[in-house]
Amino acid sequence: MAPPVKPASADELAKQQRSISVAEFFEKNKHLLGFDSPTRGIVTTVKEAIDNALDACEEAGVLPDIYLGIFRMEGDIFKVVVEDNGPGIVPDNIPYVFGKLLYGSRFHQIRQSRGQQGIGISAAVLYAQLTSGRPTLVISRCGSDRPAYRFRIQIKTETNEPEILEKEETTWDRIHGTRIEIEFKSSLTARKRLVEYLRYTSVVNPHARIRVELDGEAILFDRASDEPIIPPQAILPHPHGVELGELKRIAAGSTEPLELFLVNSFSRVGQKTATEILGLAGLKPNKKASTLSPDDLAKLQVAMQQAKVPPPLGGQCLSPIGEVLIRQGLEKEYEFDFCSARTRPASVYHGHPFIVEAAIGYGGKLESEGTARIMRFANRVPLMYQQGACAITGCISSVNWKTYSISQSGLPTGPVLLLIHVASTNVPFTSESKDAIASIPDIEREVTLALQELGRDLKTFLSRRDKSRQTEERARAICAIIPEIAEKISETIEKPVPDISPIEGQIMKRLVAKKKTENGTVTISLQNYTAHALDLTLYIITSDDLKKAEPEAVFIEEMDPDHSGVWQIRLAAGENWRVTYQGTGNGMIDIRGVDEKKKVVVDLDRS
Ligand SMILES: Nc1ncnc2c1ncn2[C@@H]1O[C@H](COP(=O)(O)OP(=O)(O)OP(=O)(O)O)[C@@H](O)[C@H]1O
Repeated sequence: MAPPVKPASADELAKQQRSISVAEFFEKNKHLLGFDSPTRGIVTTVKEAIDNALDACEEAGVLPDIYLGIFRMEGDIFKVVVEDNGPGIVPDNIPYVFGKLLYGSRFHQIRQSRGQQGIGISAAVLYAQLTSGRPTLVISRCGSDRPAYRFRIQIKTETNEPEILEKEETTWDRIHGTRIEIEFKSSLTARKRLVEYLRYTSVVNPHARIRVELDGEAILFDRASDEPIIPPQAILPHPHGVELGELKRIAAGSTEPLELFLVNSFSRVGQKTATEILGLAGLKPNKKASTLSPDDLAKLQVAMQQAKVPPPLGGQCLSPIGEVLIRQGLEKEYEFDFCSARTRPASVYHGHPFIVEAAIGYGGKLESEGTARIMRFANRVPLMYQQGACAITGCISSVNWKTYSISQSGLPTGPVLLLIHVASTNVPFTSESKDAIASIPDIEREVTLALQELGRDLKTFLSRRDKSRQTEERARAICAIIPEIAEKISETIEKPVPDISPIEGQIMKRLVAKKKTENGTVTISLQNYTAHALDLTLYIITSDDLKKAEPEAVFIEEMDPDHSGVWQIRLAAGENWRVTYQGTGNGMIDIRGVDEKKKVVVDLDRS
């Protein structure tokens, strides 16, 4: 029998107490930051570095030109290289940015940005040294008049402080920007997801160009727009979003009397609102904010929540993508029969402004079987994991897609793509790994409304398409029997079978092109029976002399013994056009500018 375990005394326990550095904590709990496996580690590292590159370019107002290289080194060690053309990082800050967790420029600012916590890239550095034992290389330059610096850095986990293994001035052909090289143990099992992450990033950042070298394969995600993003501006906290601890900290740092303190420290608070808040709290306007007792602070915080304060202005601190660019971004990477996008008006949850954007793609090259492709984004960053735990997925499942003519099994099924983007000054993630959005009713309502609007758009498209398919089928059936009728009638009245192409063109709503030669005059006529204006190019290749054609060709090329003539024609719906020339009518004609299915070409000289 094992000897009984002696319980520890309070003194013995006291000896074991010690503080834990945040780096030690995350070294043990790396799954919280998205480094739960080597497969996922590579996706998270790339994501953190690219998000930072995009954020930095956005802050500097430059069009992002990003290079990503992923190289297999020896064994299962991989090297990730990310280089950007952002503003660079000043040399004094480089060790902290990469060698200290919870260090960053965005945590204290209220505005939309990809990074928030100041933990992402240093967590990747920590993961690298943990799995490969290798430090991270950083090169950065802040302008043409400044030298570039090269660092090798790792993190002292016991203290969460940077350890600089190498620092030197260096030459670099970029005028400004940052390059990092991180080596860690991984695999390329997640290759598909990695490419998907990059594709999704490119869709919601249509102003970015990302050049990729992925283990020997070159991929380019080019930009669809040359407009840099207007960087969102930081705003003051909104009274409805302030918690007691935060209020205590802000008040302690103020030298102003309460009324001025409220007006100057919070967004959307004017003198009238400040008076209302102070009235509700029962506090005097000239009392100094820094002298408030804990009781006064608690009353003030409650009054701030109760007072009617206009919602924060989302336009200034948020940067939605916009309907046109979402569609451009999607259509650059996917092919659809139909695509529609919506940007909802700015809204607020717990005092934090947010905007929901959504898009739907249907048909085209989307897979016709299985559940819809769902693309979730927060502040222009793709959310690649934990789809089932995300409030966005819950909203998609709760919409009744059948009312919009889409089959559904929880999620919609069929050739459907859904994109949802939540942009906020404070995206409520379910964890530090920023994979899923928490269930916040105000956000869920906006997502659902956006999806319903898109569902209605799709339904309109589908019913129009079905109607035009029906009309076309009917027209096709009629056209199929016209030649027979024409033949029968001509037999009865003993006349030659007439040219039925104009009737066919009229019924099928097509462009009818006819070529006919009579007494040495060739006539080519075009009749637009479609419902739209057409911009057409007519090519004639023949040995007949085209130089004297009426009207004149815009271009004639001699290709002995043939000539080719080109005519540019704009034909309004219902309009017709003709060209004539002398000759035998040999050769061929070709018409561009109209879908093959929408034209009937009849060469009467050959019939
Ligand atoms: N490529 C870069 N160019 C310029 N500055 C950068 C770059 N990468 C990081 N930084 C700076 O380093 C800081 C820390 O980056 P880090 O990735 O650790 O956190 P974050 O992006 O602020 O937040 P999160 O942890 O949510 O990703 C950033 O806030 C930014 O100021």
